[in-house]
Amino acid sequence: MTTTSSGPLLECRQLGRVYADGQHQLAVLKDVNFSIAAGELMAIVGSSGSGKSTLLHILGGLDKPTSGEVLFRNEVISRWSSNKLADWRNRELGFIYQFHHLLPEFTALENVAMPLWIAGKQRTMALEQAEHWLAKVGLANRQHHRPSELSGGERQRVAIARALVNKPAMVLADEPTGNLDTTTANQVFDLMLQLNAELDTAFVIVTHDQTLAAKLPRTLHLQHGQLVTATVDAD
Ligand SMILES: Nc1ncnc2c1ncn2[C@@H]1O[C@H](COP(=O)(O)OP(=O)(O)OP(=O)(O)O)[C@@H](O)[C@H]1O
Repeated sequence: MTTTSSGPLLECRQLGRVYADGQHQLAVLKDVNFSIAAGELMAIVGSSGSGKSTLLHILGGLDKPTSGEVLFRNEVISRWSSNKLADWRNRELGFIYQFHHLLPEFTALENVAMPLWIAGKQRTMALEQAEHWLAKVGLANRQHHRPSELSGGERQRVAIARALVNKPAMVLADEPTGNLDTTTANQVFDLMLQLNAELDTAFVIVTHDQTLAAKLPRTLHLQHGQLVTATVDAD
């Protein structure tokens, strides 16, 4: 899906998130400012508790900032209703989690087709598209296996195919390789890099692994809820 308006795909302006717990207030994100361009690939790194997941949830409209705003194609999403946000997420976003969140009673093919069925696509057409995406992630020969019959790396590949089947503008991945051994984590990361190069889909990948993050052209570092550096490596 291409950007119809000029400017960044997504923009965070003076983003803040405070959790209130009785008399205590915990400022988890403080004055976070950055943009994501269409098709961009970036990592968000930071130590445990630095606010990475909170930021990703806000980018995906799953949580609202307590100050500042998030704009998607110049529209302030933090003001949208939950119905509008849900519709936007289905059309424009894909999610990948540390634990695959695949439905255990469905095959890999059906899991990938699920977002299309939910969007009202005809069954055969949805299965054809799911087959295409499973082939793209290297699982053409595992279509009819259930998640329990797949390896951890294969399950994450299915999760990647499921995140992409709706051709989203942006994929948000929260520790997608956090549950995998180093070799498999590298393979899954490389797959996301390859898909990003092929597609017009931005990838925002939260990881605690600096070595994996270093493979990406841009890394945002969160420290105690603040962005400390934003690097862009020149080619
Ligand atoms: N619903 C909540 N209520 C109160 N505090 C919360 C809530 N969710 C998160 N926090 C706190 O916000 C801080 C940031 O949490 P977050 O999950 O965003 O960090 P993170 O960088 O993703 O950590 P990790 O790498 O361990 O997953 C933590 O101190 C956490 O305890």
